[in-house]
Amino acid sequence: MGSVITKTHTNGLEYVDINTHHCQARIFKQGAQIDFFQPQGQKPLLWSSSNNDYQVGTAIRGGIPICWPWFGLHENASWPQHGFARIQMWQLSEVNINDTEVDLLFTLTIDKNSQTYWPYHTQLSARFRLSDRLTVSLINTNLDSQTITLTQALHSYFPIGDIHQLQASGFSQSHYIEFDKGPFEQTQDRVQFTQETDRIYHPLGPQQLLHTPDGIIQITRENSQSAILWNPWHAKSKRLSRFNNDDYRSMVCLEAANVLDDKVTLAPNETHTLSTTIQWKK
Ligand SMILES: O=P(O)(O)OC[C@H]1O[C@H](O)[C@H](O)[C@@H](O)[C@@H]1O
Repeated sequence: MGSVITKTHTNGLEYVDINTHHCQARIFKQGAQIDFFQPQGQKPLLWSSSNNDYQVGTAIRGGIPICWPWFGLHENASWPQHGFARIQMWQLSEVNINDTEVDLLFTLTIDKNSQTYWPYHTQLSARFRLSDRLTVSLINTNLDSQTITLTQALHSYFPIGDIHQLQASGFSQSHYIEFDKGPFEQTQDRVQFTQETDRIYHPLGPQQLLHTPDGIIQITRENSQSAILWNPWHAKSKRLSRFNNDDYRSMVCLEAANVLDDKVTLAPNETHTLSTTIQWKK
């Protein structure tokens, strides 16, 4: 059936190495961050920078960072961008493996320091279902006695060959905000890239496609009406951590999100599950 083995990176970070007849994958316990996923006989479906140092306490540039419990900059500018979950250690709490898939559950215990940012009693888990496709689900349950509100994203990085050739489709009838301006109407179904792109689409339909030289990557979202489409282009690339100057050429982010009016509000005992599924389109 395959193997699921916990290993330690030379720089000290623990990760789970998954090897089955359907796929190979690697998930770091820090951030519950998957940074490699390759269905057998097909190309990898996630992009990751060769500039990563995999140091404890720094976010990995690539794969699917989990942005929680806020996406982007916090109104308190000294708080970490995209929340704290991506730099916290998660626990691997369930492993199920059968002939058709591997199913892993990670949970986050919010430590004392992070309680400064998030003093609410919340259960947060990330479920990974891996076969010839990957489904990642971020499951929030409000165990507090008061209503909680959060924003979040599965900040997925995709390998797209050449950003100048890339076409992304599935954007018709949407609107977007970019660099705090808008909303602008998305008039065409396809998006092409000629400059820095950093758009929050809302509302956005549940499926988009990335047309790459290696095939079409299909991305679907559940319980998400919003998504971020991002490429930093060359000037911003030079300012990003763990990112080579020309990395922008070979990646794009399309991030399953709950942001803007699509933020998550949970009454006591309510649960919300944000999911994204990625695969090579057949
Ligand atoms: O460098 P990071 O904190 O990982 O953020 C990387 C990027 O994330 C999102 O896509 C934002 O929309 C971008 O504005 C930001 O630059």
